[in-house]
Amino acid sequence: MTPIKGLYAVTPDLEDTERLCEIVTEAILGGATLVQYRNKQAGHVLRIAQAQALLAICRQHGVPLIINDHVKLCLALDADGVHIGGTDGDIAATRQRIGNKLLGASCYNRIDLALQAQAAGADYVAFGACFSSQTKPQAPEAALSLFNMNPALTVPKVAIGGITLDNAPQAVAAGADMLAVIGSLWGSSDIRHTAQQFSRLYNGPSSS
Ligand SMILES: Cc1ncc(COP(=O)(O)OP(=O)(O)O)c(N)n1
Ligand SMILES: Cc1ncsc1CCOP(=O)(O)O
Ligand SMILES: [Mg+2]
Repeated sequence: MTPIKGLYAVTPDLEDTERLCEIVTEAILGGATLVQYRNKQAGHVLRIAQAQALLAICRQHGVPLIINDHVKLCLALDADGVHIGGTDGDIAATRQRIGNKLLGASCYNRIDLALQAQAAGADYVAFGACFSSQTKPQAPEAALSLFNMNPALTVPKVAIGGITLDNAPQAVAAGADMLAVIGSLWGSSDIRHTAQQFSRLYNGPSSS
């Protein structure tokens, strides 16, 4: 079973598939334990090509690939799971469609949505934006207290939104099991090293 812990590398809106593969490889080599293919700009053809290319890389490194928004694409490629938000579909129906693949659900700043998502079969819930996000400035603000608010919420909890190496320790201390990162990971001049630094918040220093 996949451990839901550590750095969750969520891809940027990049058109260059070769470069996308290079940077995702760097993040994995730095210790990312989960990758999400998220490209809000890509059309159908590019989306399929990029997801397929990333799936090959993720398989090579034994890291699961989650597809954002597109359940059909996940099933067509036999990727490892999907992440859905409030407008992307019903969680229980998605669980039915994907069987035992991984299912993540956005819960914004709402503990009630998280409990419902858990009951409907989500494998993890995501709260965010935990900090101000340049990638998604309109995302609602989510307090870090959400991560430790209700003991009935037992599925892993993912923090997303404006996470940097400076503020990540706060999210981890608050109880986030994973850090989902876009801007501060891919915008870094040394992606592998940055991924290592995020990963060390969970593992401590390692030789990688
Ligand atoms: C891990 C993770 N958490 C939250 C989101 C956001 O999902 P959603 O609200 O559906 O917004 P978009 O990403 O589709 O713009 C996510 N993708 N991943
Ligand atoms: C998809 C998403 N949902 C809430 S914030 C966000 C964007 C996260 O990107 P960044 O790490 O650059 O803030
Ligand atoms: Mg979505």
